[in-house]
Amino acid sequence: MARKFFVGGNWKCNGTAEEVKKIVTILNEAEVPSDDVVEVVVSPPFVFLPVVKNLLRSDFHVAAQNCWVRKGGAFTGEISAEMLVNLGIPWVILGHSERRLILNESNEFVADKVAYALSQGIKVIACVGETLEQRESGSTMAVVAAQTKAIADKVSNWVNIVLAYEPVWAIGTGKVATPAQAQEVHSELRKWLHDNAGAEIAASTRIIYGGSVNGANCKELADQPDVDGFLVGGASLKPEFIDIIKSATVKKKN
Ligand SMILES: O=C[C@H](O)COP(=O)(O)O
Repeated sequence: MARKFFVGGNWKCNGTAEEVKKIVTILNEAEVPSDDVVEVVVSPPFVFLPVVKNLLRSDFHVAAQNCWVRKGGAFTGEISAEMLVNLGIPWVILGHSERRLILNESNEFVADKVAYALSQGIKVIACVGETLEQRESGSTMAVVAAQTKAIADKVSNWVNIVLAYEPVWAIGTGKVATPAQAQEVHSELRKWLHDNAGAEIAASTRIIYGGSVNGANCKELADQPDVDGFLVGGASLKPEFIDIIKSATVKKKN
């Protein structure tokens, strides 16, 4: 099954109402490959989701950056999956390393969130990735496999999941993984899915790369057979995000 190239823009905790509108204008005016070739999803902070959803071109979609682990209620400060559904937000990013590491979200908690969001009909960009210390100690695959296993233990249907491999040492550091490093982990993750979730899930699940992707390095990364797109942080706030979207055509040629 062909895996459609996927480019996500994670705006993280950035932007004013004015800046957000400017970014949307740039996106709306950009000439990019059609949505048959690339799926584009941008993820503004919660407070800007409605305005971005309303102003954004119809071939691009929006994602929340998080949601609560189960049905809403007395959970001050949280946003429920039901609220996202109510606003027509189709995607959510879950398990980003900034939430795992700064807010202590465990593998199990992330997996519960993934399962709950999916149960409400929201598609999930599920993030996994190792720290520098873990990479240097040779435990990269053990770490990402454990993060993926926690999800696989709770979810059997992967149709609405995009798996984002984001090495923590590459996020916001300018130290992008080499194409070979990204390909190595992506292909091992696909093998893990094959052996533990089934051949069909392994063949059809998109595994995207995140960590210092920019307009200059995206094509070489996109050329790797198991890199099915990107989750972009800093560069998704800049016009070069358009070049990253266009790197989908590298894949199309293969
Ligand atoms: O979700 C996106 C990743 O954290 C990558 O961020 P970055 O492109 O700024 O390194």
